[in-house]
Amino acid sequence: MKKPVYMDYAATTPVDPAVADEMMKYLTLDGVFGNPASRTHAYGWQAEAAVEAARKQVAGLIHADPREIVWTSGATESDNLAIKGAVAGRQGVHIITSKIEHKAVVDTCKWLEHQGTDVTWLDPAADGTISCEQVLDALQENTVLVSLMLVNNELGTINDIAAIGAELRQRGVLFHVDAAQAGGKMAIDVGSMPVDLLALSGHKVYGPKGVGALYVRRSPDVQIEAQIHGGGHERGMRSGTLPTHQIVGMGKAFSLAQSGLEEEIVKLEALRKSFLAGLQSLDGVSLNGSESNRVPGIVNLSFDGVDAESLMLGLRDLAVSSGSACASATVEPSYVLRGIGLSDEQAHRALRFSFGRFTTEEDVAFASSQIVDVVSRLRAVR
Ligand SMILES: Cc1ncc(COP(=O)(O)O)c(C=O)c1O
Ligand code: FES
Repeated sequence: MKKPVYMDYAATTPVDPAVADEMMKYLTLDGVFGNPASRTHAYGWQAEAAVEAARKQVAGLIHADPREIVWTSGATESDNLAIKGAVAGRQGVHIITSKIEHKAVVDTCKWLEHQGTDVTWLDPAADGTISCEQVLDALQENTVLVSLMLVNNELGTINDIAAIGAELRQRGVLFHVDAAQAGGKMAIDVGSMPVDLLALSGHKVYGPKGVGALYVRRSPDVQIEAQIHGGGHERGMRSGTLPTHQIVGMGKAFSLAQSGLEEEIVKLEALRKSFLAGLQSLDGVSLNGSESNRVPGIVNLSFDGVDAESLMLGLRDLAVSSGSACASATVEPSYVLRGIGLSDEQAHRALRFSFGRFTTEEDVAFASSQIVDVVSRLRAVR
């Protein structure tokens, strides 16, 4: 069976072959398999050195100090650690987030809400962005944390995190940013972006699944409570034996992302243009999210008169999704699209196309011609 063309890079990316090669060296007896926490022999020291080299690589992509990187199992855990860790043990506090965050943030904040934390859920603008003014208007005396995403996973829209962060810094309110969809897709510099906590994922950046990181700022020093207790790894912030091969993979992936960033952005922008140009013969297509504040690899489109389920069935030769991978099992319309003001009907007509490092011009040309065919056919039989 011929595999469909992969157009779901926002759900996950294939591991870069150079990353897979590197990871293989950290598994078997003839490689570096030791426990990085073993202090008494060379097996441990070598593994620790590999983990620290990877920490530098991940820090490098966001211009952080390696000591500010805490390894986790993925952005979901990083979000949980950041948000619960900032609120833990504090009664009567208030936090702010938005209605179109990833479930890792939404459900963590809902859980805190059930525990008695006061939560403000901001409504984004129609283009999917949250404004500085909105955040400032929502601040209260007891606000301890704001959590917003840098790039939205369904829309590709970028928030002005630097501006919001600058205001929050002045007011001494902690700022957590989910950057899972931003890593490797845009420049991120925690030097000019005043955030306190920032979540990253390995598998969105051509690294392996099941590994991520949380950036925790050292200056000014940010204190969060551990959410997983045990051997005191990661300076007590996240216990558990470090998965050396996963970490090495994420490190390699992030260093590739850093060295190839500009080139990759240019390439993806060109692919996006070709893709949209290929759809020009169709009318009744609208772009969801921001026109200008966006990463190039995620394109969310609504097709008038065509529901996404039927369209996806027709697009058997393309691997796409109607939003986030986690939500694909449910037939509920996307809460993100509802959150930016689309009706249920409009939200049911949307598909997300996301491309990346291994997508070719042929792939996007094929994709757009398939879409034109299937949409025209579905509209003709209405
Ligand atoms: C914005 C965003 N946050 C968090 C996550 C979760 O990341 P992970 O799969 O590493 O737990 C994802 C990916 O699904 C995402 O897109
Ligand atoms: S894959 Fe991104 S929402 Fe789950």
